[in-house]
Amino acid sequence: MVTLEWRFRSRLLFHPSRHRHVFFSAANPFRASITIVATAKTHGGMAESRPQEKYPAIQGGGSLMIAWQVKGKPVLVIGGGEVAAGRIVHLLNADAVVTVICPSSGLNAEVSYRVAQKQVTHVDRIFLPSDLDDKDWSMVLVAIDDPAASTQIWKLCKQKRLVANIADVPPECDFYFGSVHRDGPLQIMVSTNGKGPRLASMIRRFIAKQLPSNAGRAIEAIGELRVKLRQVAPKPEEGPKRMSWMKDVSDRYSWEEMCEMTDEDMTNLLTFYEPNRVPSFHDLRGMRASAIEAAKADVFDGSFGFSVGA
Ligand SMILES: C[C@@]1(CC(=O)O)C2=NC(=C\c3[nH]c(c(CCC(=O)O)c3CC(=O)O)Cc3[nH]c(c(CC(=O)O)c3CCC(=O)O)/C=C3\N/C(=C\2)[C@@H](CCC(=O)O)[C@]3(C)CC(=O)O)/[C@H]1CCC(=O)O
Ligand SMILES: NC(=O)c1ccc[n+]([C@@H]2O[C@H](COP(=O)([O-])OP(=O)(O)OC[C@H]3O[C@@H](n4cnc5c(N)ncnc54)[C@H](O)[C@@H]3O)[C@@H](O)[C@H]2O)c1
Repeated sequence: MVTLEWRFRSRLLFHPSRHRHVFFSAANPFRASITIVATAKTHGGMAESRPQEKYPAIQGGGSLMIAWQVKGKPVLVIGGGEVAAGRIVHLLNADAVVTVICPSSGLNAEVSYRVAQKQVTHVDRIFLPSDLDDKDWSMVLVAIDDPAASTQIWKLCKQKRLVANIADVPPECDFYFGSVHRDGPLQIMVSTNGKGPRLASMIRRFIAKQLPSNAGRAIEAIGELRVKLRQVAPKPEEGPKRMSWMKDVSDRYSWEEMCEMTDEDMTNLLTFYEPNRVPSFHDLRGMRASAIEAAKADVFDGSFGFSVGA
C-alpha cells in the first residue's frame, strides 16, 4: 500500500482548458491538503488496482451545489428586512417572480425600493398559513426576526412538501445560501456548509481577485459561438464532433482573444468546423474583410511610387 500525502500551495490556475476542473485551488492564506491513498496488488506481473480506487473518493458531509433555474417561477419571501433584501437580489438576478409578505412598517429601505419599482409583489401583512396555498411556490424563504413563527412556517412547508430556507436555522433549511461572485454569465458560489459564513464571504472576495478581469465577457463570447455552432451543426448525431471542436476552440484562445472575437470572426471560425480544425487567432484575424483589404493594398504592384513623364 502506497500512501502519499501531498500538501501544496498554488495560485488559482485559470486557463480555459482547466477552469472546468478547478473549483478552488487554494493559495496563501488558504491552504489545501490532498491525501492520495493508492494500493496496488501485483498479479501475474501486472499491477492491478481495485475498481473503487480508480474513481473519485467520496467525501460525505457536503452540499449538492447546483445552479437552480427559477426563471419565471413564483418564489415566496417572508420578511422584509436586511436578510430578505439580500435574498431578493439573488432571486431577481435569477429572474424569479418574487412575492414578499411583510407589514409595510417592517420593510427596510432596499425592500421598499424593490416594491416601489414593482420588481416584487408586496403583501402588506404578517404571514398566514393560507399563503402557502396561494401559488405553486418553487421555494419559500423565511427571513423574519421571530424564531417561533419561523419554526411554524418551516413545519407547514414540510407538510406541504415545499422547499424552504429559514435564515440562520440550518436544521430548518432544505438548502443554504452561499456567498456569490457574479460577472455576467459567470457565477461562483462559496459554501462552508454552515461552518463559517463570514469566511465564505472572505474566500469569495479572494477568488474574485484572482480571476481574469474579462472572464465574464470571454464566457459570453464563447456562449454566442456555441449558439451559432448549433445553427451550423444542429443534428444530435453531430454531438461528439461539436463537443470535441468546442473543446479545441475553448483551449486554443486566450481570454483576451475570446473577448476580441467579433461576429465576423465567429462566422469565419465556423467555416473550420466542417474540416474539424481550429485556426490560430492571428490567422482568424487575418481573415477579416478589413485585413484582406489592407493586405491587397500592401501588395507590391510593380511601380516605385513615382511616375516619370508628362
Ligand atoms: C453566505 C451568506 C449568504 C446569504 O445569507 O446571502 C450566509 N450567511 C452570510 C453572512 C452571515 N451570516 C451570519 C453572519 C454573522 C457572523 C457569523 O455568525 O459567522 C454573517 C456574516 C456577516 O454578516 O458578515 C450569521 C449566521 N448565519 C447562519 C447562522 C446559523 C448558524 O451558524 O447556526 C448564523 C449565526 C446566528 C447566530 O449566531 O445567532 C447560517 C447560514 N448562513 C448562511 C449564508 C448559510 C451557510 C453559508 C455557508 O456555509 O457559508 C446558513 C447555514 C443558512 C442560510 O442562511 O442560508 C452570507 C454572506 C454573504 C456575503 O457577504 O457574501
Ligand atoms: N443568514 C444570514 O446571513 C443572516 C444574517 C443576519 C441575520 N440573520 C437572521 O435572519 C433573520 C432576519 O434578519 P434581518 O436582519 O433581516 O431582520 P430584520 O429585523 O431586519 O427583519 C425582520 C423582518 O421580518 C418581518 N417579520 C417579522 N415577523 C413577521 C411575520 N410573522 N410575517 C412577515 N414578516 C415578519 C419584520 O417586519 C421585518 O421586515 C433573523 O432571524 C436573523 O437572526 C441571518
